[in-house]
Amino acid sequence: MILTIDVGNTRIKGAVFEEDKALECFVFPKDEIQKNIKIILKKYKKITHLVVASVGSVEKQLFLDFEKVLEVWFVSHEDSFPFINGYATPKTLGIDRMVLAAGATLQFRGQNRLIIDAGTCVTYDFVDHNDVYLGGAISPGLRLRYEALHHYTEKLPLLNATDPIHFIGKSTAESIHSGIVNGLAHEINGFVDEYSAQYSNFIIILTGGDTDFLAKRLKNTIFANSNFLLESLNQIFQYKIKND
Ligand SMILES: Nc1ncnc2c1ncn2[C@@H]1O[C@H](COP(=O)(O)OP(=O)(O)O)[C@@H](O)[C@H]1O
Ligand SMILES: CC(C)(COP(=O)(O)O)[C@@H](O)C(=O)NCCC(=O)O
Ligand SMILES: [K+]
Repeated sequence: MILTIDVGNTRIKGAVFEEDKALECFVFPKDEIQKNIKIILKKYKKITHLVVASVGSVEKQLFLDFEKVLEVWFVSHEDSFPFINGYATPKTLGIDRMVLAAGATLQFRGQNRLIIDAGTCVTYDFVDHNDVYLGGAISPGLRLRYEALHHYTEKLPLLNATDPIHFIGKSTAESIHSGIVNGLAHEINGFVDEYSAQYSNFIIILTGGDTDFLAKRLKNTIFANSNFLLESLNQIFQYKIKND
């Protein structure tokens, strides 16, 4: 049994896995990580490993303190991954993107795969049917777009993401919602169209904190799974155990 933890730029998420089964998922408040991990370890006494992927700004030591009671594995660029990395700057590729690519490679064998992670940033990652990671794209995430409009203007309020009522925004709030929500949906659909022009077949996985909000706006068939990164951490852990 393992506890996987995903440290993103907005939230820290975790899940307990027993083999392929997720037993429980969590979101950790940033200032109470150790306290929360202790509660989880008390509840799930069979946990032997802590598996962490971090692109956020949490001190490593917070996790390393648990080395007294279990094994702690930070997934890093030095680990072996089940794909061939075609990125020109592999050392600067986000470890979260590598884990997503690994999960897609292991879970969808022999297919072209596009993984879209709608978190702080929206990341696009493509792994082809030969298991070559080709790269993708990074753009501002949904919340970041709302915050950027507010932060860098004098007059725009900070709003919460809301489904636009009208395509043609009839007020400041409606205009912002239409611009951001319709804009992001068009972006994602546009990216998918571009990939479709090059690849006749590929599967699409949508994940991240905005999965459910965005899924209904996408015109293509997708696997919407907000826990895909945590599941991928479990998969890459099993891959490591088999290959070590
Ligand atoms: N409780 C929440 N707190 C912050 N963001 C949330 C929350 N629920 C949903 N979101 C959405 O999730 C996105 C962040 O997704 P997440 O996957 O947690 O990011 P990251 O992995 O980069 O930390 C934001 O764009 C926001 O709209
Ligand atoms: C692009 C990211 C900031 C996304 O982070 P997230 O939205 O998951 O918090 C992260 O994957 C990262 O720091 N990447 C490094 C640059 C790269 O992947 O090329
Ligand atoms: K992301």
